[in-house]
Amino acid sequence: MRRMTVADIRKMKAEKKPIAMITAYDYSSALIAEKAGVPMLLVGDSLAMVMHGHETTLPVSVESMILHAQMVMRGSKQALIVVDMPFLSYATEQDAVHAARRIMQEGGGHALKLEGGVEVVPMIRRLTEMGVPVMGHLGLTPQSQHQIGLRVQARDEQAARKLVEDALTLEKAGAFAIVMEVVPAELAALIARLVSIPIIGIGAGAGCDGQVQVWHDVLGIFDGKSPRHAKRFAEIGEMMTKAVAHYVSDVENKSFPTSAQSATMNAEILAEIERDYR
Ligand SMILES: Nc1nc(=O)c2c([nH]1)NC[C@@H]1CN(c3ccc(C(=O)N[C@@H](CCC(=O)O)C(=O)O)cc3)CN21
Ligand SMILES: CC(C)C(=O)C(=O)O
Ligand SMILES: [Mg+2]
Repeated sequence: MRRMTVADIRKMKAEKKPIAMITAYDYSSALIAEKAGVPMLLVGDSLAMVMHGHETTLPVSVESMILHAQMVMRGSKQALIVVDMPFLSYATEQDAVHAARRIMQEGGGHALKLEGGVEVVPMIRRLTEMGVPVMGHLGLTPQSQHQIGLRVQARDEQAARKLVEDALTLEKAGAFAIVMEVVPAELAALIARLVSIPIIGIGAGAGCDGQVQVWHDVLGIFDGKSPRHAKRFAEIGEMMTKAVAHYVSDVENKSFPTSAQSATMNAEILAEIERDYR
């Protein structure tokens, strides 16, 4: 099967086919996502948190996004790979072009995602004009978390109207799709009806054209509680802990390794060597 394109993703909305997107940060998870048939992967800046152990997404560098994009690209043949632009890497048009050049040329992603509404229109327009497919990201934009918090966005009339306007403006600026994060389901559904580009929701209800989730949330790999918008489709973290603990106890009680994991040699040669050291 050939590689998915932005046109294929847009066609899925036209044909009312729900779009399943998930984050991927490395080679082996990209391989799994491919086997599972994911059409669109996100190398999300959430990797700052779930892969690098930071408290927020803000510390991630262009360099890190390139490195993880490279890993995902090596494991992927079919999916469209979208890469998040780091916090402040698209503050001006010039910054955006510079960061985009590095992420696309060195990292090899197919499209970029950046957070914000009307404020980021000049950057979206410029990148789109230069041939870069751009995905928007509205609602709970974690790169602004120190201003807006990590809570439901666009609940009051003024904020809801701004969200609708932002979505229409991003579509006009050339965005090929928009991530809609943690906003009321009814509002996300309305926006999905008002724009012709796919609205990919996370905590934004079933009326979106697709969904995106963080890899670790879907697989149940982390400490403590998952965000409200996440559903654990498995408890892989628990399985991993059990497997590693089993390994530790088998080493400690000498039940691993066995002959199955070991090589052998001619006993006479070994005896001769041992004799030389006596
Ligand atoms: N593991 C993980 N999953 C994510 O979805 C995710 C990340 N990390 N890191 C980057 C951003 C940050 N996101 C987040 C993080 C936390 C909440 C959160 O704490 N939400 C509240 C509910 C919000 C509300 O209903 O007001 C919660 O209790 O889960 C939301 C989005 C989404 N992204
Ligand atoms: C949660 C998704 C949409 C994201 O931006 C990320 O993983 O960084
Ligand atoms: Mg992100």
